[in-house]
Amino acid sequence: MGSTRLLRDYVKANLGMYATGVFFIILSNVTQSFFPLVLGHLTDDLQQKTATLESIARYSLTLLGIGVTYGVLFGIGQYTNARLGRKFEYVTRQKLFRHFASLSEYYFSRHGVGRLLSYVMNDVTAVRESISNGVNQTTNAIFFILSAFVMMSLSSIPFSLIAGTLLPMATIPVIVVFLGPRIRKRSLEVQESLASMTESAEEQFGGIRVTKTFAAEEMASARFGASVDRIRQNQLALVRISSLFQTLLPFMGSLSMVLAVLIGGYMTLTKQISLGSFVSLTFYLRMMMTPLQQIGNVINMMQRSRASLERLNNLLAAAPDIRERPDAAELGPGGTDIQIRNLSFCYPGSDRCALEDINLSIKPGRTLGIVGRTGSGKTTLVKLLLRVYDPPAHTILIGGRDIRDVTLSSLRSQIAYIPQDGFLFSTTIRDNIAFSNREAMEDEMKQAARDAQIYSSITELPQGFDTKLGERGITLSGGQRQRASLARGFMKHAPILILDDSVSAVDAVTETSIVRQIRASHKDKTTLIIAHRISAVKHADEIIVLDEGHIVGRGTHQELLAQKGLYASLYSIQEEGTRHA
Ligand SMILES: Nc1ncnc2c1ncn2[C@@H]1O[C@H](COP(=O)(O)OP(=O)(O)OP(=O)(O)O)[C@@H](O)[C@H]1O
Repeated sequence: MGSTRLLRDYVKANLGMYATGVFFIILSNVTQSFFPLVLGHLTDDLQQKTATLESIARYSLTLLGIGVTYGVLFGIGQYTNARLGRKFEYVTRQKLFRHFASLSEYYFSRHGVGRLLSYVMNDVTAVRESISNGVNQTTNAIFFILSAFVMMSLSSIPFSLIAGTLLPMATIPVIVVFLGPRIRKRSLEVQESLASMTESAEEQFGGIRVTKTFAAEEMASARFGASVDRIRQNQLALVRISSLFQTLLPFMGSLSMVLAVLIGGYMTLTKQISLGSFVSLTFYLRMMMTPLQQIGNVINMMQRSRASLERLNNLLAAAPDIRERPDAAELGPGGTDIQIRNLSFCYPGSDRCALEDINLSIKPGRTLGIVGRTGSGKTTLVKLLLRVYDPPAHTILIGGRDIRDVTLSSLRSQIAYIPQDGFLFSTTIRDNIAFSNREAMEDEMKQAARDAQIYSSITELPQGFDTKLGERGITLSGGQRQRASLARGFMKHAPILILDDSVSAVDAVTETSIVRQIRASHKDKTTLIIAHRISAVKHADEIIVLDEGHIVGRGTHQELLAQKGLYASLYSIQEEGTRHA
């Protein structure tokens, strides 16, 4: 994808508004270019003593008129372009967010979240600056210089004098071509180091509890300091080259001025041009200095934003790993039996398979328990069911359909997945529980909270269900978080319910009540319960035991105990632990 694609599409979509902004800025410049001309005429009148009080007043009013008209026209143009810039920021951030939402977990595990955040913040802002300020200043500078050039040519200033004095300025494109790519390269380095810093900050803040409990603040701040230092070095490198660039352009302008004074002064003395022409010429050159400075800034800014634009375009070009087939069908709420056939799966880049040759059949309304040591592949199995990662073709079927042939939304709407970490959003408990259905009735939400055994804990809080959680609210305990996330899962009323070690942080008594509740109120649902504690699965219709990606045992609780395999030994260790507790 070309580095300008995002911008090109945006400009195309807003061409009318762009043209309006640019048009007003051009008009303002044409207006302003009359200023030195009027001043030149006044000088000539004064020198030839033809000026009267009345004509001086007229000249003053004309200059005032030029000033006011310029201000109004430029203001409108600047405002229009600034609006376009802000709109770009808004549209692009939304676009990025939608794109992020379509990317897989694998993508996020490869790119740090902090880094992606930096793209959304720093890079979008860098491009926005070039859209509003960049367009304003470029149009302003180019058109002022052009108008001034045309006005000078139309005036009585000899063309050879104009051409001679403008010669140093003609080197500007050469300087731009030479230094521009270097500025862009260094800008890219700055943006990269900013992204690393955001990533590091995100990680440090996320892990602040670990840092504090290990009294490792020194080490953490040294690590963070290193990423800040990298930014400083990269920024200094950028500042050096940008400063050189920004000084070279006005310097060329000053050289033009020196030539104008030398040659123009001589021609005025020898009466080849009038004093008015000399004043106009020097005034025009003086007025070109600011646009020249602006061009320097703008090109700097443009190079920086091109680097950002490149990163944004690359980001938007990243294709989601999990894609729907063009002819993907809807998975209906009907048949929810799950068939897993000869399923083997290795994570991308991993040489060891997380699952090997898994065969399973779960009939609708039945409960499957999955136990196994840590790292045995339990969560992987669920991730494949949800297509967080794509399983090989024809290995997982729901309701007789290969899950790769159905739309992602219809698949995921059939499954209520309750992960172990019990992640809650920084909003009210109500919004967290009613996440899948904000319109849900109060009673329905309260029932979900009761089923998850969290109701009384919530009502004891001063603001009950309206209690805010997260950074600016209260923090629930690990077990409370798990139960709130369980209530959120119940609220989905999906025909397949998956608990991924979702009650590991609650005490044994609460766990038993939750499991009993699930058996009673989810009788008609297909349920998968992953657990380390055998007490959470022992009532399941079937239990499978995973070990190093293989099913090493299956049957009911009693059957597995009789097999005296891994399950029986896990059970006896846990029973032993309970007795000693
Ligand atoms: N995103 C990933 N990329 C590469 N390997 C992974 C990834 N996620 C898990 N694994 C590996 O796959 C194997 C199975 O992991 P999985 O999370 O399924 O285990 P688990 O049985 O759920 O463990 P636990 O009980 O600790 O949650 C492990 O060896 C793990 O290191």
